[in-house]
Amino acid sequence: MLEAVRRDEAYANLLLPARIRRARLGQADAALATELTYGTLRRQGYYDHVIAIAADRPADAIDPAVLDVLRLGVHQLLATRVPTHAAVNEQVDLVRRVAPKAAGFVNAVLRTVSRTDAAAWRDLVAEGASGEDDRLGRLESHPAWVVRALRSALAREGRGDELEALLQADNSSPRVNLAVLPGVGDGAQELAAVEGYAPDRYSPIGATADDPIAVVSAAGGRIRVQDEGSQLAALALSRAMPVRPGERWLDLCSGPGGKTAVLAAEALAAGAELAANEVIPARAELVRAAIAGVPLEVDVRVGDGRALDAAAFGAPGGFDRILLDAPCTGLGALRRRPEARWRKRPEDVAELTQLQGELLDAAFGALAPGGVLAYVTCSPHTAETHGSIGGALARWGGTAESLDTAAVVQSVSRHPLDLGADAATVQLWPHRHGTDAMFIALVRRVPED
Ligand SMILES: C[S@@+](CC[C@H](N)C(=O)[O-])C[C@H]1O[C@@H](n2cnc3c(N)ncnc32)[C@H](O)[C@@H]1O
Repeated sequence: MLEAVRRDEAYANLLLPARIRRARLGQADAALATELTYGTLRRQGYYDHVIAIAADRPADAIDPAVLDVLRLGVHQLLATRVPTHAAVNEQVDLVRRVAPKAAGFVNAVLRTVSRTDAAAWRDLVAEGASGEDDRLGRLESHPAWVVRALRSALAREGRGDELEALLQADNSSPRVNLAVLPGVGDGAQELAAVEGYAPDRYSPIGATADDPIAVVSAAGGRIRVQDEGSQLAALALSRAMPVRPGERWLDLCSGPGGKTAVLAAEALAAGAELAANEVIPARAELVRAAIAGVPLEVDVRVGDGRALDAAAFGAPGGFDRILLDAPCTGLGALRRRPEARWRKRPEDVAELTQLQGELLDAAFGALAPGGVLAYVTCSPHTAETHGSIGGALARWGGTAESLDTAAVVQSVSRHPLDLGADAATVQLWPHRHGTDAMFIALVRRVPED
């Protein structure tokens, strides 16, 4: 599993469930396999420092297949209750299969690790740090550039002191959260009767239950797995202002369709029309599947959003509401994708902000006068959030006005959200709200005189 993630760039959250099914693991073994894989991948930056000290050589000087085994062993020794002898012996057996000559080395390194307890290892790893960001990056296992980006996003709200809590939140798996599509069948009633049912704190359509997967499979598309922040982002657009019947809505970058499903349910209830666009055909198929539970005709098309032609969607006068849930670094959803933090590169940010700017211009150009755009990212990186929307607002000049996004999101939410002071945008946080770090900005196209 670790090898597939490293060598083939596989996604653990997609590959692992398939491997678990193939190996026919029972519930307890599946949970253990998931914990070992996710924990090892998330914490690999920290474990590499431990390994470097114990092996007295940098981790990147160790054969990658051997390093995978060492990381798995260190995770078992420092973060699980697996007995020392079992953790060491298992890894020695494992390395015999991939690099037999390294068995003695793995045995020696893991025995060295096991002789010092977890708290003392943290002190040893912190000792070598070059400053506070490096210290936090080492201990909470985040690349230094990501730590800096998160620190500056929090500092923008005057909340830089929350950085450690945020990094720690990235290291724990979120609970599976459900969205009950509003007005579609009696999903809400069905769910209320389910064991362990608890409504979400913020999203009015969100909930958790003891066995969420069983709930989803029995719900015929009316109840879906979705983060609470994503629900709030979609509802911020659909509930930004009262809907006039016949309004035309577009989800511009819609794959795999989580927010399209919420918008479809909202459009159905309010008498609006919805279209969806996605550049990758396979992801457009996922959008079609995601909205299957909503009895609304949605025009799902494959195309590059930068070349958006509203007339081709049958909306020559433009759309009344557009969701641009933009392709982004995903730094706000690190807790879901354990390997993601090690794959992203700082260079990705420049490429993505260029794309976000072009998509923003296309979306704004396709708005009807008075129409509303929701710009959303699952990244709190300020270049992708304030940078992208701020740049776009400067280009659009007097033709655009920011809406009070904070007031809209607060009005949608079940409970008041603790938000930053900038009313034009909303930044949600895993450590503060228990959601992915979604960013939302609502902008209106000023009607012409
Ligand atoms: C953040 S995801 C959208 C998630 C979706 N809203 C949901 O809730 O399930 C961004 C999507 O934009 C798509 N995308 C990337 N570049 C695009 C482009 N130039 N035009 C249209 N879609 C694009 C990606 O393939 C991806 O599916």
